[in-house]
Amino acid sequence: MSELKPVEAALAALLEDVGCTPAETVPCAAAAGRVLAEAIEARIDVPAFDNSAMDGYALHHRDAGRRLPVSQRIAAGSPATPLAPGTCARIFTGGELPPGADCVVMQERVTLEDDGALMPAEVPAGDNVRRRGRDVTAGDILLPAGERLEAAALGHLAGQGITEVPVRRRPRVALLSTGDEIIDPGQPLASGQIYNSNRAMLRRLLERFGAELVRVDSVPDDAAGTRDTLASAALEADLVISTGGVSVGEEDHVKAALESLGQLDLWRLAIRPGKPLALGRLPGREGQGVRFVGLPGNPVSCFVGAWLFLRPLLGAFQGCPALASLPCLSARATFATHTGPRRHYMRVALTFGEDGIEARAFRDQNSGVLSSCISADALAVIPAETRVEPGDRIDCLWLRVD
Ligand SMILES: Nc1nc2c(c(=O)[nH]1)N[C@H]1C(S)=C(S)[C@@H](COP(=O)(O)OP(=O)(O)OC[C@H]3O[C@@H](n4cnc5c(N)ncnc54)[C@H](O)[C@@H]3O)O[C@H]1N2
Ligand code: MOO
Repeated sequence: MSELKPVEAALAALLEDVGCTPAETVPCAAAAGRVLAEAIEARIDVPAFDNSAMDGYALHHRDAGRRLPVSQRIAAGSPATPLAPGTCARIFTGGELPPGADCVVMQERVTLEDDGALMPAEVPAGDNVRRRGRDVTAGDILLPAGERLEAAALGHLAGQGITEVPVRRRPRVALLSTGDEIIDPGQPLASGQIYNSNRAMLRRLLERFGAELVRVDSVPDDAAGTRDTLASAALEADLVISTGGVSVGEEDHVKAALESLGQLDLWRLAIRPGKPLALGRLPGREGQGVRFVGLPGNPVSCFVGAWLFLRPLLGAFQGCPALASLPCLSARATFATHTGPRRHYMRVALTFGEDGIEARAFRDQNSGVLSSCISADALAVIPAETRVEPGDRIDCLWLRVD
């Protein structure tokens, strides 16, 4: 029996010389979730001009405490003219500060009289003024390469008037299911058969990690069929993923197919669930080594394997550091457990209370029990050969991320 490898060795083998996918230009309106291929430089200052943060009156601070005639009205979007000395301007939030004014008083602090507006006794220069370039200065790096475009970043691009961006092409993924017992939902179920839950689950996770599924297929449980399907999938994908068929049974053909077509980099990890995971390479269209990840068939092994391995791998394809690792929170266990030779990734729900974070483990941690993943906030990492008692601190990998 081959030695079980640590997770760190698997990640190193998986990420070794992974290149980024080519860059492509897409409209910003279609760029949500995409990863920038280049840094974006700011073209304009934001704000582009000094403007008012309040509805009120613009003045020069030396005129504080005086009654000032209102010499102009500046709504947001209309240009300001220079402020006549000794006057004030009616101004609205976002309105351009007129040259000659250096502060704004909110209207609640101003008394309007027949012959002008009475200003408070003291108004500091700069009060309620949003300075040009306060948010962004032209020429600065607006967003770095590798940024995954989420709401604020998309808003920031729009704030520059930018309409299209260079992003990494989505990594192309072939998702293969092994197992003659696996049936697509919608088909009648015969005795001994089960529905394909891994495909639906992984499809969603892969999309969240930025992949484009170019092929979704089933692999027959025989050596030749497995070989043919893996070989053809590698011609159209950057990454081939299979589920099931990587253990030691006579019907487990994936590892042998991988060895005969390409290379097996690593097999069998010291983790629970997910022990028989297989990593390797298949010949691609130009003979290149197309990454292969063979996940075990048990649904929880697929779920955990996707978070631990597919997410960082897809992050590397997209040059996206945010996908490289999961945030790790320290929590107090509410349960007792102990591990053997494999590190255990337990599905836990976290509660954030006044006394800190508590991790509650789902009762049934078997790798076939997918319901344990539904409300799992995190994977608690219990090292090998470790005993945990209630109240002990444990590391939890946070899953409520993009
Ligand atoms: N003698 C040994 N037997 C097993 C070992 C071992 O070390 N020695 N390891 C066990 C562990 S741990 C795991 S994990 C499984 C993984 O085996 P495979 O990757 O070969 O997976 P399969 O046998 O094909 O399937 C396992 C299980 O999952 C169900 N399955 C498969 N695909 C799907 C799918 N798409 N949707 C839902 N469920 C799926 C399948 O029906 C099996 O019940 O091996 C142990 N055995
Ligand atoms: O490694 Mo398996 O996923 O424990 O059942």
